[in-house]
Amino acid sequence: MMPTLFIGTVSKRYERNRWALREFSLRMEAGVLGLVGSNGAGKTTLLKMLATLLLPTEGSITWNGQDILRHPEMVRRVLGYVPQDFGVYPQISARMFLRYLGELKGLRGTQLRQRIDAVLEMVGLSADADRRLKTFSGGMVRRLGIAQALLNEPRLLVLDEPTVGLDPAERVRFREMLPSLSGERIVILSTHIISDIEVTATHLALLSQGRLNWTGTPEALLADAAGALWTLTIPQAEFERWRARYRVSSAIPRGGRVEMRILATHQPHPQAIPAHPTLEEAYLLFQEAMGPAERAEAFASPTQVP
Ligand SMILES: Nc1ncnc2c1ncn2[C@@H]1O[C@H](COP(=O)(O)OP(=O)(O)OP(=O)(O)O)[C@@H](O)[C@H]1O
Repeated sequence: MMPTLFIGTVSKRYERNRWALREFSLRMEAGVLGLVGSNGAGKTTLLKMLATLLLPTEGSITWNGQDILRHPEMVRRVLGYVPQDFGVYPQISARMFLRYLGELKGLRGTQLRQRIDAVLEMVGLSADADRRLKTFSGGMVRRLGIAQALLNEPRLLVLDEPTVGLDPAERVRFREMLPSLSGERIVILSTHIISDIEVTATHLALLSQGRLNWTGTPEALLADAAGALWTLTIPQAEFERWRARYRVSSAIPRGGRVEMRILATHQPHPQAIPAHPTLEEAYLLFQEAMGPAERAEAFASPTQVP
């Protein structure tokens, strides 16, 4: 059976009058959901509620139709969770660490040994299985975090900012590993770096200040941004003026000139050439349009740089 997760108008208030999450609703079936938002947007709050570590102030969450707030054990059995601050015991090996956590999850004997080998393989740590964890890089620890979450073959896999602190090579590795995690399960991962999930996310949820602002497929976000990305090459001396007026998503200096990618809903200059936005640019564009009213308006109207 395909898993179904339903989050119904969930709100969370930690302190009086301060909502960390406000009326968040989402229905999800098998796939990879990228929960995207800047620091403090409410991502961790939502993920902790899905991991049954935190109760919402209001709202409901169901897993295959069962209320997980009243029956957290329903989802705990099928859950894999990698918290943002995933920590390890430095003196033991990766294999011992997985054995310990596997036993906590109720796995034993041959089955546990086979699962340990399988998850080490999935995250590319087989060769390092017997090294002590204090010798692991940040990226390897992150991958081990994912490995432990996979031990019980979870139908719901929740990863809180799995790419934070990774160097560029480790980030690429993580991206390559993601597709092997999907399948007949729901994977939810939070990030503020949209390019990390560009290829793998089947759904996106854009969160800002505790509110869900947009949800849909990456293709739909890209479609929304169509026609709003331009390339233009200008003399270096003019660059600051352009940047003051427009959202420039990239600028590459080339022999005294600068090749810019500009987000604008109107052609910013007669020589500007339309280009295809990346998912990150589509997200930036969305944020611009959602920004303070006056900024959004300036963004929507043509502003010619002299
Ligand atoms: N235990 C807590 N007590 C009080 N306020 C909290 C608590 N945890 C989080 N908050 C507040 O709730 C809001 C959302 O925080 P949350 O950690 O969910 O955001 P986030 O999107 O995960 O951010 P980050 O990327 O920084 O982890 C923030 O304003 C935060 O300060």
